Amino acid sequence: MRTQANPRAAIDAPVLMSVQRGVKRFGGLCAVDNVSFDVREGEAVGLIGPNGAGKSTTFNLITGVDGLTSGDVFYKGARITGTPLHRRSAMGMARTFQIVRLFGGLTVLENVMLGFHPALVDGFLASLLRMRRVAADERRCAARAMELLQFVGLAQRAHDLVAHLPHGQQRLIEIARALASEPGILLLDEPAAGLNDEETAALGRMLRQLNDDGLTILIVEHDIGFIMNLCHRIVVLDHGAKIAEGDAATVQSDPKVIEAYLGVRGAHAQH
Ligand SMILES: Nc1ncnc2c1ncn2[C@@H]1O[C@H](COP(=O)(O)OP(=O)(O)OP(=O)(O)O)[C@@H](O)[C@H]1O
Repeated sequence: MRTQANPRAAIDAPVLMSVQRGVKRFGGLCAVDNVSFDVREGEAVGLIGPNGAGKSTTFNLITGVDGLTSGDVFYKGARITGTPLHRRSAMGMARTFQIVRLFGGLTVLENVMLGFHPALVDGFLASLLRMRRVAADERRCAARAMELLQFVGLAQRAHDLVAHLPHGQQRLIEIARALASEPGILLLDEPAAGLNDEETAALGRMLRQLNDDGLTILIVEHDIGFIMNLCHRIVVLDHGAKIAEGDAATVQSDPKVIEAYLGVRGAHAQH
């Protein structure tokens, strides 16, 4: 359980990202039902709940994949409710995907370099087509990308094709690519999915270090132990609604959370 307080994640730290009265309806189904929560600067916040609770939909509203039926999303004090996905990433909201999305035909290093600012990436892609002529900006990107690969423990695979790497390593490359944009918030959609125990533990240590260094993290994850270890605060959804919010000890002992995971809907309790 996360006990050591990150001073940057103090309760009075400024709000970085906020969902306010978020509602998402799909026809007659209310997938997200009046959900509000904040993520403060320096915090690691987890979003959990049984299957179908509305976690992915909420994540999609935050990243801009889906539009809200009503309610708002704010980032750095700006209302971004209708801001398109690519603008949100340019504003500093970096995300990873439930299913890893990388360019299998490019090298590990090239994939990380694609995470840099779009203007540099355009130059990078253009120079790839021009027989990979390397400009000064690109050399700087490559050096930084190598640092990020060192951080995730994959520097020795920098020049291998991504398609040749196992799933766990591809997940780390995706995180390195997200970090390349120097995000204000890292949004992680089930980062431990498909990882073995050792890989999950390594990923947890890495995210913990990033957060200790000040990076704000919002994470959707089925692995409750992973969330409890990493997160200062946990938001629990059930049937689209927020049923609890607090530190690991608070949500674990909340009767509504226990019922949602272990009660009549016990078929979902594995998650
Ligand atoms: N595009 C969509 N169209 C219709 N219904 C949807 C759509 N996306 C999600 N839903 C429904 O909204 C509800 C919430 O789904 P969501 O995927 O957000 O839950 P979740 O908590 O992420 O679930 P899981 O843990 O199984 O991934 C579910 O009943 C789901 O079937």
